[in-house]
Amino acid sequence: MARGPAKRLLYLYSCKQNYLSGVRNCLSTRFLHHSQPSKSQIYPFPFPHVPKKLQLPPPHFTQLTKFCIFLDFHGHSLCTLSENEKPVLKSTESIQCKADHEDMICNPETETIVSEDERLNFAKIAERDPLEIYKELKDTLKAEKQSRSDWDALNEIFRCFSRSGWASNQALAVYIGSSFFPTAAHKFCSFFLKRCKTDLVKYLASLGPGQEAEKFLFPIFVEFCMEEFPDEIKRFRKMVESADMTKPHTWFPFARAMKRKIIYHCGPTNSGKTYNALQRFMEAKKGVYCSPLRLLAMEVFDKVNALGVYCSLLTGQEKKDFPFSNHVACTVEMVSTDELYDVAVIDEIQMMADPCRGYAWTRALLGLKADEIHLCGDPSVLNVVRKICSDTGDELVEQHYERFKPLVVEAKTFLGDLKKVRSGDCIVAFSRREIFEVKLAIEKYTNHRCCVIYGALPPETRRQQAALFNDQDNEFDVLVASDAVGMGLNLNIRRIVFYNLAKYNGDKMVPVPASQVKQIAGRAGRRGSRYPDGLTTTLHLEDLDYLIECLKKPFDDVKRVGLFPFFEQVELFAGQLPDMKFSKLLEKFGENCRLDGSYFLCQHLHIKKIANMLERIQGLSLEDRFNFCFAPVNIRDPKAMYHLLRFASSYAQKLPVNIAMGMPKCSARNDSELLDLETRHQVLSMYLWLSNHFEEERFPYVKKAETMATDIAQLLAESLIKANWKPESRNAGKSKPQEKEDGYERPMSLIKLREGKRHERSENAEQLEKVTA
Ligand SMILES: Nc1ncnc2c1ncn2[C@@H]1O[C@H](COP(=O)(O)OP(=O)(O)OP(=O)(O)O)[C@@H](O)[C@H]1O
Ligand SMILES: [Mg+2]
Repeated sequence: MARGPAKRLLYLYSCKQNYLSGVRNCLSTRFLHHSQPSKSQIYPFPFPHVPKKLQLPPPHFTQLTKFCIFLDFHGHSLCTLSENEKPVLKSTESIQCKADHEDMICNPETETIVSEDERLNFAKIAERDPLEIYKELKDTLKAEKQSRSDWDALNEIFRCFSRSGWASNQALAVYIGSSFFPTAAHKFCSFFLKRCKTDLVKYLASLGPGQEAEKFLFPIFVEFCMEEFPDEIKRFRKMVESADMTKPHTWFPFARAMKRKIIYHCGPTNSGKTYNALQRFMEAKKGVYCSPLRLLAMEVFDKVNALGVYCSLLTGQEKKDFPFSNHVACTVEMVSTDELYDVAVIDEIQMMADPCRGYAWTRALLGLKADEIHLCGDPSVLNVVRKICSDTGDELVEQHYERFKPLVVEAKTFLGDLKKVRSGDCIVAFSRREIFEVKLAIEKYTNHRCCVIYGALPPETRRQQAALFNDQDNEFDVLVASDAVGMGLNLNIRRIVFYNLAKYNGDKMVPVPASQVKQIAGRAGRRGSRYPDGLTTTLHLEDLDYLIECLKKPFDDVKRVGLFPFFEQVELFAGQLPDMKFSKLLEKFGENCRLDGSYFLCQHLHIKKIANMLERIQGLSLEDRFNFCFAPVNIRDPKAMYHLLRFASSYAQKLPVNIAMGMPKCSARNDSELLDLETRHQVLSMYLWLSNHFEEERFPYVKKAETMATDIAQLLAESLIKANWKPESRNAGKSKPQEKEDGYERPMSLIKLREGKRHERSENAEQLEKVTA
C-alpha cells in the first residue's frame, strides 16, 4: 500500500468514548495517507456516530460534548508536523473543553501517533500473504492484550465489515451468498478477535473502519470461509451456476451451428421497414413472421394469404393451420426455435428492451434457426444487436430508412376544445376512462362518431373498430384510442391529437416516454392510406412543447436487453433449493442469477403474483406452476384472477377444466356491463391459452370457448357502436374532467405542471413546424 510522508497530521484530542478510536483512526488514516490532502479527500469526514449537526463545517474547531477534535481543513494547520515530530498544538485558546469533560480527555502527549518504525511495519503487514496471516491466526491460541482504543477500533472495523456491501458483493465471487455473508462475517470476527496479534490490530486500527480495512481483511476472510464453510460454498456455487445467464448465446447450439445473416431494417415509423421485410418473407420457401401483438399477427396472416402465399397463424390463443402452408405468422412468444426456416422476420425489435416482455425478442434473435433473419425497428437497440451478432458470429447487414413523409406538428393545437375535431383524427388518451369521456364529449358536441381502440378489447373487436374507422362509407370518422394503436397497425389517420401526454404507471402519473410518443404520432399519414401527409398536435397548448421535444429527441441507445430463464433453468435451480415455494424460488433466482452487461432479467412481478395465488393449490408440478404463471391475465382484475385460480385447481385435481361462465344475452347497456364483457372475453382467452399450453384433453371445452369468445367480441363491437354512457370510475381518487355548459374541458395538463419553467406560447403561433419523427 503506497504511503506518502506524513507532512501534516491531524491532532486529535480524545476521550475514552468507545467509538472515538474508530473516528480517530478514520481521520488519522486518511490524513496520513495523503501528504497534501485536498479538501475533497478529507471532507466530509466519516463520523459514523457523531450527529450531523455537530459536524461543523471547516475551518472551525469541532467541539463535541464528549470529546474535541481539532482539524486542519485548509492547510492552516493546528499542528504542523514533519515526519517524526510530535504533535504540538498551535493554539490552545480555542479549546473550549468544559470542566465536566476534562477528566475524559487524554493527555495529547500520551496519544499514539504513528511513528516511522510503525509505518514501516504497517507496510510489511499490508504486503503479507493473506493465507499466511490466516494460518498464523489459526495457530494462535490466545489473542494478545490490546489497548482499549485499539480494541474498540477493531470492533468497529468488524462491525463495518459485516455490513459492507462491497465485501458482501465480493464474497459472491467466491460463492458466499449474500444471505450467508453476515453469518460468515460474524464467525470470522470472533475467530479473529480471539487470536489477533498486536501488530495486526495496530495496523487495522491505523486503517480504521472502511474499505481499506475491508480490502485487507477480505482475502483472510476468504481463506477462513474456504476452510470453515466448504459445504455452504459448494451448495451456493451449484445454485449460482444453475442460475448462470451470462452467456445466453450458448443456449442455442443449433442456431450457433448455422451461418445466419441478420438484416436490421432500422428507421423511424412509417418508413417501410416491415413492408420490405415481408417481401423477403413472402419470397422465401419457408418463413416465419414474429409479431409483437396478436392483432398484427392476424393482419399479416390475412394480408399474406390475400396475396396468395399460404400462411398459418399461431398465437397463444389460436392455431389456424392453413393446409400446405410453409409460412406462419405468430406472436413472438410463440415462435419455435426448433423449426428450420429460410427467412424469419422479427418485428418491433426495439421491444427487446421492454422490461417485462423483452426476453421473447431476445430469445427469438438468439435462437431462431433461419438462414436470414430480418429485424424491423427503431435504432435504439442497434448497438446491442451489433454486440449480440459479434457474440453469436452471425453476419449483420444494416439497412437504414427515412420516413416516407415528414410528420408535421400543428402548432395551434385544439386549445382545449374537442369541438375542433375533424374527420380522420385520432385522439389518443392513456386510460379507458378518458377514452370514453372523449368519445362521449365528441359525440355530444359534434356530428362526428367515434370508434375506440384500447388494450382491454379483444383483438377481433379492435380490428373491427379499425375497419369501421378506415371505411369511408359510414359515419365513424374519428378514432379515440389508447397507446394500443402505437404498434404497427395501418390506420387511415390524418392527425394524431394527444389528449394528454401523461399516463398512470401503476403507481403515479408520469410523462409518456418520448419513444412511445414518436411511435404513436407515427400512426398519422401512412403511405398508401387516404392521408399520406401526417399531422400531429395536442389538445392543450401547454402539452405542445413536450410533444415537439419528444419528436425531436434522438432515439435512446439501449445498453441492455431482457432475458428470462426457460423452465429447464428454473428446474435446475430448484434442484439446489428443494422444498422452496415457487414464488420464493423465482425471487431467489432473481437474486442469484448472473448476467453480462448486455442483459437484464425481465421483471416478473406479474408472474410472482400468480405464483403466490397458486401456492396453496396442491398437486401442481413445478412445470405446471411455471406455465400457469405466463397465462394472459390481468392481475388487477379479481374476477379474472379468480377464474385462473379455479382453472388451476381443477387442473391440479385432474378434473376436466370447465369454463363455468355464462354467456350474456345482449350487448352492454352501461359501462359496468361493458367492463363485464371485457373480463369475460379475457377469461375465455385465458382458457384458450391454457388449452394450447397444457394437454388439450384437460381442457375439453375449447370449441365452446372459441364460440363464446367470438360471440362476446361481437357483443362488444355492438356495445361500442352505441356506447354513450359515462365510464365507470375504477380509481375514485383520480380527478375528473369538468364539463362546461358549452363544451368540454379536460383536467389541467400534467406536463404543464411538470414543466412549470416552460415559456408561454402565443396563441397566434399558427405556423406549422416540421419535425421528422
Ligand atoms: N415500397 C412500398 N410500396 C408500397 N407500399 C409501401 C411500400 N413501403 C411501405 N409501404 C406501405 O407504407 C405503410 C408503412 O410501411 P411499414 O408498415 O412497412 O412501415 P414501418 O416502417 O414498418 O412502420 P412502423 O414502425 O410503424 O411499423 C404500409 O401501409 C406499407 O404497406
Ligand atoms: Mg412496422
